[in-house]
Amino acid sequence: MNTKLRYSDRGQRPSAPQGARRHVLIIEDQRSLSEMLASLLQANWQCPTLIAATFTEARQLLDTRADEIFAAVCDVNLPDAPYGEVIDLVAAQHIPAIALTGTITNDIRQMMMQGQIVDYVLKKGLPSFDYVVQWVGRLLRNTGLKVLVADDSPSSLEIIRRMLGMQGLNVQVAHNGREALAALQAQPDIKLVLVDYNMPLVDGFEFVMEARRMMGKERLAIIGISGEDHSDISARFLKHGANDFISKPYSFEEMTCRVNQNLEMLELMDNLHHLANVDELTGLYNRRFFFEQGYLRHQQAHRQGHPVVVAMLDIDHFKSINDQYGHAHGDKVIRHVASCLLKHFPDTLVARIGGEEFAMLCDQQALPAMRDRLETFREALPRHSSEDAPAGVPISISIGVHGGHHPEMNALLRAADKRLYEAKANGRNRLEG
Ligand SMILES: Nc1nc2c(ncn2[C@@H]2O[C@H](COP(=O)(O)OP(=O)(O)OP(=O)(O)O)[C@@H](O)[C@H]2O)c(=O)[nH]1
Repeated sequence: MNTKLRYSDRGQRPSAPQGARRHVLIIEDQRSLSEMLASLLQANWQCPTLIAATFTEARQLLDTRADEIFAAVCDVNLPDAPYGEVIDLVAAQHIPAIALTGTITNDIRQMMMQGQIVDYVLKKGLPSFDYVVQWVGRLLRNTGLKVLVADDSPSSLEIIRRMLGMQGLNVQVAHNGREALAALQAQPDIKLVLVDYNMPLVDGFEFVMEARRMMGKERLAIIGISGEDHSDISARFLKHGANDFISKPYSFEEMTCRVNQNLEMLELMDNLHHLANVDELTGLYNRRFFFEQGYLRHQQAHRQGHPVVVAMLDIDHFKSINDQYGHAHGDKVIRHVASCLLKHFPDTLVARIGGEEFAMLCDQQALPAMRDRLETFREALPRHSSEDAPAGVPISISIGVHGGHHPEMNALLRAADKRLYEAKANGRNRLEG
């Protein structure tokens, strides 16, 4: 498991994509509505907008600035184009569009069926604008997100691929369950799989069972699909480990809702995991995660006969740093040390376990090698740089380290803690162990 965490952006809101395609095009003849939507998009996602009040204005913008636009919100009834002509205009540029409409007609549904729009919204006050804002957030988060579609029917595969591709997702395809498993193995960053039941070589159920052995529900969402007329197929998909089920024939609306809902559930779980295990100040793992993950890693190393090294590190005279330079500067010092630790010990479980105290567990190296690395790190700390490096604040750390084949991680930690105490007592800015 990769225990390295950078300053994570999880839990934060998505914001406008960097690069050229970052604008949302709003095509709406009521100026007050387009301005309100523009300010909501700016406030929620820092999204810049381009506004057109007519079909003609929209065409001019698309002629000149289409490559700056990543999504569009379009009123289907414009004064100079009352029959949804603007939707064709936007679709021709392959820009995902959300249609704003006064009434839901078959024409609107047809546009969705044909993949010209990703969704439609009834123009009815603030809740509908909130829905649009959430959709734009979804499109932002979809950028580059990998989804796998497994179906032996080329036409079904193509329909779903086109639909999800339109929503900004990075769609991978597989023509049977075996190919799907191979894709999942080769690309563990796939977040969602849509899998048909009836496939050659490995069917949908077998795929789900095998995929679940590789990845839990916190990492991968699976939606089963079937056109079979058996009432128990959905239950069996769910019992095998799928998160959801869609029966054929399905509407694009239902498919879109389920895909979005499953992606949102994954994001929620990811945020919860982050909140529970990551220290907010530094982005390092927290005490809870260190003991939980450290225990598992220690157990595994012990079973395999590998030594485990643990180290306790503490910033010296940290109270004086706070007193002299202020609490905010103290925070910067903690972040700086954390960031240097991450950079220099990418193979090690590193956590902030208290105010200015860090713990490390390494199952890759024996004590002498780890001791040398820690000692080099300690000596070079004044010269290490990071974006939080506080200019002019002298920083030193004391380190206690211990390692070996002890059957209990806590015994190693107690010994390292004792060494840390000795390092402090022996003058600080030193390593004992
Ligand atoms: N800025 C900042 N200070 C913190 C944080 N958490 C704890 N502290 C402070 O860290 C200080 C730790 O002080 P002590 O435990 O006396 O340790 P020390 O001054 O580093 O002394 P030695 O460890 O003996 O070298 C306390 O003043 C805490 O208030 C934090 O998140 N940010």
